[in-house]
Amino acid sequence: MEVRDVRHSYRRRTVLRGVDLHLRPGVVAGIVGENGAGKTTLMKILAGELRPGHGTVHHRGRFGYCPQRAVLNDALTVRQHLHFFRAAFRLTHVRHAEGIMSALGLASHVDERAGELSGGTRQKLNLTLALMHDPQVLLLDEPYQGFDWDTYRRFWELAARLRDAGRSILVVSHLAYDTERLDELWTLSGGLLRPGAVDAQ
Ligand SMILES: Nc1ncnc2c1ncn2[C@@H]1O[C@H](COP(=O)(O)OP(=O)(O)OP(=O)(O)O)[C@@H](O)[C@H]1O
Repeated sequence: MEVRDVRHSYRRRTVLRGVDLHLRPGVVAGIVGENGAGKTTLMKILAGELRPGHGTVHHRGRFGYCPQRAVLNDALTVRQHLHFFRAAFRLTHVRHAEGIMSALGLASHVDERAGELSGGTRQKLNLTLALMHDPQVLLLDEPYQGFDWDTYRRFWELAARLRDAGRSILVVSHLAYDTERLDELWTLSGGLLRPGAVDAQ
């Protein structure tokens, strides 16, 4: 993924002032920044959900996006979500999704309705849906919100496996812990991306 000189303002409030980013295959990268730094704005632009005021975003191949808030239908079960997204992604089966569900500990909830799931379990489903078409580039906005410790560890093991298989993962968080799990770390501050965890701790 190649991001060049992305700028964005909401009315008179300038949030991004010229963001550049090159995400190589087989890398887990993190972007940290304070509340309101513009992380979600940047993710929405990278995902194509928001058009930037200026700049370009290029990516090749399949693309996955896990937004901060789970976009689920409360009336549908976990299994029904899988089949809905299988059709949307034009997949022939959900075997890959089933593997992710076991890795995250979601498989036992397959017949429960999304509206009855706990917050952390909803987030596991959110992540499974973003991953089930095996994207080459995966954007995750605060992906481990609500995860218990075991799930949090499983999440990072899954991220490492995907990275080793050549996928690129970009994780956005307001916390800079666990930076040793990242191959690259950037801080969004003052509307610009800078290498390292400058003032995010
Ligand atoms: N739709 C919008 N209209 C106007 N201002 C907005 C809009 N969305 C975000 N903002 C403002 O843009 C700035 C950046 O917001 P954004 O949600 O991108 O930050 P963030 O780094 O993701 O924050 P957090 O860590 O709290 O999630 C904030 O000052 C916010 O108030």
